[in-house]
Amino acid sequence: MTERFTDTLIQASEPTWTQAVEHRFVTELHAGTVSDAVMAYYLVQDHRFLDSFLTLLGAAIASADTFDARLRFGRFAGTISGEENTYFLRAFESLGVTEEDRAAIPNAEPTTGFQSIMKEAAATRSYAAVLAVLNVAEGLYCDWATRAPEALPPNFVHAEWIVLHNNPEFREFVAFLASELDRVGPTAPDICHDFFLRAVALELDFFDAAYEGGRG
Ligand SMILES: Cc1ncc(C[n+]2csc(CCO)c2C)c(N)n1
Repeated sequence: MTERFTDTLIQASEPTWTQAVEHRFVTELHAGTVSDAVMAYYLVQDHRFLDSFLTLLGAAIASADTFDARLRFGRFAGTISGEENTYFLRAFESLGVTEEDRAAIPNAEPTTGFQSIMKEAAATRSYAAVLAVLNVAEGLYCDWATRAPEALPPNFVHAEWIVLHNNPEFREFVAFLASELDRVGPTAPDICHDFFLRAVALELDFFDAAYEGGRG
């Protein structure tokens, strides 16, 4: 059997992919031992990630080559604009992060890097390029969340962050993204490799940054 295109990209991104899904942040999240300072800093940065991620989903809606794909991206955009945003707001409240705190924290370098690569992918107007970045952002999170032990940590801030990335609907969406990239990626393999590998490196840097910025 020939190998799926998305799997060849994951393999090309090693060892960075595995370093990201086995990162200290992931093992501590699974154990429920991420410090409040690290979790707060990570979520402040990630809330900004969500903003540019929606731009990329808009590009997916615009560049998709089938009506079915456009409908799925549209539904997904609706879901994450609702429930995922409320998770962040409840988590900030629980961690004592105020709007003033959030405004005073500058972007970590990987946050700015993600904002740039998502804008760059959207600007290509290439469905394949957009899919390459989406497959990293979704697939890598699905991968680490699927490795979580069955018993969830007691703190909802940790537990819900795992469940958001490890539930049947999300896994189904990740499978859809991979099948789309398998279908259209081989028509533009170089651009896919380029965006995919840069996005995987940013994911690893993003986890590292939580410990650099969230000290104390
Ligand atoms: C740095 C970083 N990379 C990927 C994700 C995962 N992610 C971002 S938006 C989205 C869709 C809604 O869940 C998902 C899965 C993240 N949160 N932060």
